[in-house]
Amino acid sequence: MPVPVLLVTGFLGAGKTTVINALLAAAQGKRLAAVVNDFGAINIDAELLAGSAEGIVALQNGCICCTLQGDLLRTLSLLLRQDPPPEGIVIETSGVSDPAEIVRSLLDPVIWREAALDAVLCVADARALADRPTALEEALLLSQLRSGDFILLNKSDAVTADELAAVRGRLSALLPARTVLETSHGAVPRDLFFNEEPPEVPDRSAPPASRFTTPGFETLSWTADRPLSPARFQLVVSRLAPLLARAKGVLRFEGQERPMLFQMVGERATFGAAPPPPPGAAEVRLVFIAENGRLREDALRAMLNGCLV
Ligand SMILES: Nc1nc2c(ncn2[C@@H]2O[C@H](COP(=O)(O)OP(=O)(O)OP(=O)(O)O)[C@@H](O)[C@H]2O)c(=O)[nH]1
Repeated sequence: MPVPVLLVTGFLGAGKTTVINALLAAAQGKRLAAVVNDFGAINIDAELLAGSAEGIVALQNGCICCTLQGDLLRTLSLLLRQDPPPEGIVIETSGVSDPAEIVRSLLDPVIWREAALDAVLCVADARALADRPTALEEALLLSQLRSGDFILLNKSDAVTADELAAVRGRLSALLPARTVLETSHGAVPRDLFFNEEPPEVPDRSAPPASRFTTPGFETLSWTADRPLSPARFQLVVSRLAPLLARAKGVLRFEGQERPMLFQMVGERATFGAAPPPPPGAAEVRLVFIAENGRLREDALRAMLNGCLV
């Protein structure tokens, strides 16, 4: 299985390092490695993170968005060859970099086989956006926000409830399909990141096991014992994507022997080889995670049932 990669982007001072520290602190024994990138001779971000992860690698030669992608790729390769290898890798981009190019590099199939981009998290500074709403018109910030599968509206402690609602409203109007998570001091919902276990839906009669406990989010599970039409499933997934935070599971398409592991984050859906199903498990087992109230269970089930052949 490839090692999941979380790319953390966001404007200067938004709280990226704070987020990564919070993730590392909540790793619960999982071996997470962090790759940080700083402008300037002193790697302040690496120092701030030192001691909290198994492997912290600082890229010292400037901004990874452009000329240094080779450096980033070499660093990933080094991390993956550690013994034991990390179970997750967090990459912090520089606040002045456009992550779109890095995302493109990470989607290269050769890299994907070993280090698969799991999600892009864009950290936004609620205080700064409340003070300067026009920042949302700036190309770099917009590109960072657009690259994010999730937008983490950080520093919510530093704004009033009205200011927070206004910033959230502007973000939702600009990027309606994005999941916006409000937080302070970089606390991220752990369930949404580095939780790459296939969903537990042990058998059809039992209620779906929900280990997902993030407040404000709900899960819906669906199982079936028939293969799916790839074309119809693709259509359903593209309609569901704007409503979902994540979807994952195991499925089998018509005409294929082997089950596939399906993951969707933001608008990016990926397929990989699935482990053999546990005894008694349904052939198709999918779990959908969305903000409360976004999904209509009966409509979702009807759409998915319509994909069965
Ligand atoms: N009040 C408040 N301050 C925060 C919060 N999160 C981070 N900070 C502070 O904001 C400052 C910047 O945080 P960093 O985590 O270094 O931000 P960054 O995005 O990594 O910054 P650069 O690497 O310079 O781009 C630090 O002083 C943090 O302590 C928060 O939720 N609330």
